[in-house]
Amino acid sequence: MHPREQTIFALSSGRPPSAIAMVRVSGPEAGPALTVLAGWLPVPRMATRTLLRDAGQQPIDDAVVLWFPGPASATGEDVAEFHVHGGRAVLAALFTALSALPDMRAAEPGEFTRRAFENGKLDLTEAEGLDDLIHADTDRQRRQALRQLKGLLGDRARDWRAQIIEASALIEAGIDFADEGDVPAELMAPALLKIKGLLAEIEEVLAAQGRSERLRDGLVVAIAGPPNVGKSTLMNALARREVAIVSPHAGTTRDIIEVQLDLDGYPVTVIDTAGIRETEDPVEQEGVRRARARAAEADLVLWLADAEHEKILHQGEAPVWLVRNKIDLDGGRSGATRAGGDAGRKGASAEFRISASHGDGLAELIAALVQFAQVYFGSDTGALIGRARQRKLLEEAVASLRRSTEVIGAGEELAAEELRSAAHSLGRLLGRVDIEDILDVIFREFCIGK
Ligand SMILES: Nc1nc2c(c(=O)[nH]1)N(C=O)[C@@H](CNc1ccc(C(=O)N[C@@H](CCC(=O)O)C(=O)O)cc1)CN2
Ligand SMILES: Nc1nc2c(ncn2[C@@H]2O[C@H](COP(=O)(O)OP(=O)(O)OP(=O)(O)O)[C@@H](O)[C@H]2O)c(=O)[nH]1
Ligand SMILES: [Mg+2]
Repeated sequence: MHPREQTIFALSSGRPPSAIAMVRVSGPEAGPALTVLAGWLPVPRMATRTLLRDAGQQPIDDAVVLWFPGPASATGEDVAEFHVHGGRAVLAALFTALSALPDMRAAEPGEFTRRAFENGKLDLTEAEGLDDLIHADTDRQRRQALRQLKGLLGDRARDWRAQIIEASALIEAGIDFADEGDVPAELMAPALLKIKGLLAEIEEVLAAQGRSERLRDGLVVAIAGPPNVGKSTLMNALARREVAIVSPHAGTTRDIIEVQLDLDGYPVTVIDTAGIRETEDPVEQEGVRRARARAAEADLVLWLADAEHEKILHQGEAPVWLVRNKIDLDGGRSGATRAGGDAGRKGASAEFRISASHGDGLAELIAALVQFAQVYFGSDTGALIGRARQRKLLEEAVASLRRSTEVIGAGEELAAEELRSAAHSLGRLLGRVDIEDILDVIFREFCIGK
């Protein structure tokens, strides 16, 4: 039997042991499996308590089961769910019993979702949203993923695609009407109007969202600067725990230390690096090399300095904020204020004064980081684009549509060809054309049991 027709099962809940675990079964053998293990087929979509038994009638567990006959199920196939106690031996016994049944095998990662997609329950943007929702760590990630799962981008793309096909029909009609030679311009006017309207709509979606697809990875903020200025102390203060070793010795941090922060719902990875200086110690040299490399790749660099070290020794694309630490030590000049004025002069786009160990100025720094994230990711109220793949295909569609408006005067066939190409891009966005290669890439990254 072809693997696609086999019935699949997997643990759909978290890593055992857990209080309760959920094993999902999808495919034609789901009903027979439930009948064998539970003794009977429960009422559809009603949680039912039952004692599960294996083929030798030995009890497996006291469970709750659910029966979703297809096509009204999450995958569109017959689905059975076993909600059991989440012990490893319980799960092992259940898997053994399931594996013993004919045409039954363990699911590949993302295979339930893939089946839901293949049965028309989800389009590709919705499937991507589902995967993003499972991996969402922060509230803004969750909200963005849920918008995708609810089909907000998919619905727009379907509408755009339909309009492109209408515009093509108008052009084709013009071509037929004019039978030979050029199509009169007035016949092309309605098509052109439609295409221009579409272009404006898609461009608005592309422009309005900042880099919303980057919300999946989060913002990378590197703390860099000379040794002993308090980089690790700042890292610990931001993380609110002792992730990095702090000591009065210059050259304490050698490896790169990372923490994931949730700053007002924005995912932010903060990295603490080795203090940058000339050194003879080969281990520290390697630390400095790594520190420079990571700072160069960051989205934002906090260049930490104290009264002695102010010069910024950093090169990269990302903005650099000068953060003066240990203001508790510099007597008269103390006070945690943000002085943007003279920052540009030193190669920094903003300047802060903090005491990482006492906490002064940290609230201002964090507020500025949140604001930076807000600008970086764009307003999240309507962000429709969740992945780079989606942005790229929308950009391709825009480029084709724009070319179609340019060539429409020169030749209707050329315009029609560009419209086909735009529709093709949107079809790929939705997973309607040349899907096999995309599907393999996308679903491979899913969790098992999803
Ligand atoms: N126990 C359990 N909880 C779960 C899921 C699940 O599969 N099982 N889900 C798994 O993703 C999510 C909920 N999503 C679901 C999506 C569709 C259907 C479903 O049965 N759809 C049918 C019927 C529609 C209806 O009556 O609302 C359909 O689409 O035809 C069920 C759950 C999260 N929680
Ligand atoms: N007074 C004062 N001391 C601080 C402050 N921040 C850090 N320190 C002290 O400065 C010393 C160095 O701090 P670290 O956080 O280890 O400095 P670092 O920049 O990570 O140093 P390296 O890892 O060696 O590059 C420690 O003794 C800290 O307690 C501050 O705001 N005020
Ligand atoms: Mg350090």
